[in-house]
Amino acid sequence: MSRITPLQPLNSGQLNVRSNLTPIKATKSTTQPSQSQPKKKKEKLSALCKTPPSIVRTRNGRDYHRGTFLGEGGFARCFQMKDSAGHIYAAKTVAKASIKNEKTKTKLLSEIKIHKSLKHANIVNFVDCFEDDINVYILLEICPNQSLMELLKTRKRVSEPEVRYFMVQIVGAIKYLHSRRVIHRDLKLGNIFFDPDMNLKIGDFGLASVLPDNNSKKYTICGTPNYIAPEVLGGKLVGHSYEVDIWAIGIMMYALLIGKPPFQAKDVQVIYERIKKTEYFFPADKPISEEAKTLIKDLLSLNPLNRPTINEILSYDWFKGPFPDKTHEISLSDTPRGLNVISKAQSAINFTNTKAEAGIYTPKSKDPVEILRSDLHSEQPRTLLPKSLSPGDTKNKYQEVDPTSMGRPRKVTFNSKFATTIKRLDQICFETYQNMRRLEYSKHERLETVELPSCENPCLISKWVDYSNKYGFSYQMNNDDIGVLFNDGNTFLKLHNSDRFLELIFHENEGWTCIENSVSHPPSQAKRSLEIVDFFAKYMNSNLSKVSDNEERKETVFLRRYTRTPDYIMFEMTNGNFQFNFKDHHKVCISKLGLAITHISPNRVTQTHPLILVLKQGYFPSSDMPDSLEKIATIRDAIKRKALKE
Ligand SMILES: Nc1ncnc2c1ncn2[C@@H]1O[C@H](COP(=O)(O)OP(=O)(O)OP(=O)(O)O)[C@@H](O)[C@H]1O
Repeated sequence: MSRITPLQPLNSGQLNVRSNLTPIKATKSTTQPSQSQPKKKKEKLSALCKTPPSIVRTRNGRDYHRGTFLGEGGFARCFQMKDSAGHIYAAKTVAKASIKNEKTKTKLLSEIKIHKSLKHANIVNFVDCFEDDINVYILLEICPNQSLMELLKTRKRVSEPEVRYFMVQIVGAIKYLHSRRVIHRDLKLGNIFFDPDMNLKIGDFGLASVLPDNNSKKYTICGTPNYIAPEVLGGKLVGHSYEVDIWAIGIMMYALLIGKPPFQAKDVQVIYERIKKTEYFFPADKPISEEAKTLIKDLLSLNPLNRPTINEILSYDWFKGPFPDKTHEISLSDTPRGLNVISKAQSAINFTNTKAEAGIYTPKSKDPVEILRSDLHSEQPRTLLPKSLSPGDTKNKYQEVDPTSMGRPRKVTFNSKFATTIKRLDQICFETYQNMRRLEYSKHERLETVELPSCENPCLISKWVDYSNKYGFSYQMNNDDIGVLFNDGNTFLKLHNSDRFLELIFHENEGWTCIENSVSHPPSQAKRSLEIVDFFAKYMNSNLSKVSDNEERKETVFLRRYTRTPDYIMFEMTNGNFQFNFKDHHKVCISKLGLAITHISPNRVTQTHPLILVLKQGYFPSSDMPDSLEKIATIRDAIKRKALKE
């Protein structure tokens, strides 16, 4: 987290001592980082953070058991936290006493908002956020193997193959951030952590900022002395953008290969003078390859426009050198053996795999829409594509599918702008089940004594394609919005008759965060997913028949979860409705938390009635749904199972 701290001189000879690396942030009195230093050392705000109680209870009634102390920054202390299922997280703990003024509060909220909106293999995953009387807790994926800073302290220098691997993971994460117009602004070895599998994860979004558009600049002077880019030191008039993160990548690469940051000096003013003149050298007693030097020189270009863009970095020749398959745990203490003898062919494979894992899409590979098209038309038996929603042959359509085996999270809650309207999924299932049960018991009572809901036709899924063995589950609503529930749990929803699409990012415990963007100017990271959404849209329009007729969009609804059984497919929607498409081509939707029922006949006639009415009569008024009561019982039991399983 950012904080307002007078600049401190660096401890002699020590690399990355935390107190010396406190990020700077301009205040009214320190708009230039070159002002004189106060003599008295200011206490770190993290010192205000008291050890949390042994059990922290959240507003949602979740209990977390506090574990050991993990580390301390300038603003926060970090503790282990265990949930009731035994999962261990890191809780970044910020004392409320340290966020008394509005500016600090706004900054903490901004850190939370930005971090929460991110999900990438090389970014520390944001899990939850809650508070008690004394602290605010940001629950994060735990990174038990410390950071690159500790690794370098132990190792003194790191080999080129290892650094190559680190760089690909870091570049993958920064590419993702920049595509979302996020600048990190505090990239340093101490903010890049190792997860349990030794993958790098970027953390600490305390100084991060979102640019309103790609041409705008930021003017606040902030960063950590050794890593700060020259244009930031140029003062408030110059402004800075994504290139400050590229500069920091250059500093980290140099530091890992040589052993200390390039502009390191005892006096912070000397560091700034050196940065402004890019005054650094490659020591002869610490030789590194010419290819590494070329990349570092370019990354540390004085003019930000001369630095490679995030997309250009991995094309440098240096990446053609020996490339390991992963970071092994031994790296934390020693140089692994055999790195320099990895063959050229194996290195190329490892490089490609690592890029793919870091989410880097290589333009040389086949166009994603092409891949999808050829997949869709292949003869693979796993391709579960119904020709229509009412196909003659339902052999493949109604296969048993266990959503957990597809990597989709089972527990889903909702947050962000939907928080007020959307309840936890298990809660909705429970209330709907209870209402259906209650109505069954009261079906012999006089109709006047029973509460009757209003009966407008609900929003329905009118077409769907299950391609979860590869990408996800795609569907079209009867308001013509198109959604894809990707296998990672995130959803893209393209709104009909609009230039907007919603990216709904899933976080365990926390639910979804909604990011709205324009289809004509999507962030580059979203382009591939949008192409897939478009392809599905085209496929559904040309191949599938509709379940129901079009409706105007009255509300934004999307699919939270689906379940396929041999007899039906069940859709659980964000407005709390349940849609069941039965094998006999009749569809039923339960809405109003179980009070209303809709029948969609195979020829698309749609009728909604109070459930009590159907239960009383034993059949659907003026429609020919076979086995109405059996279908209702099947639905009730399916919803009950969901309520109990959650
Ligand atoms: N996900 C994590 N897993 C394990 N330990 C962590 C994690 N995140 C942070 N830590 C530990 O907590 C310390 C403080 O966290 P962090 O750097 O995010 O706080 P900060 O006060 O914002 O720091 P800074 O002064 O660097 O801005 C880290 O140095 C590290 O030791």
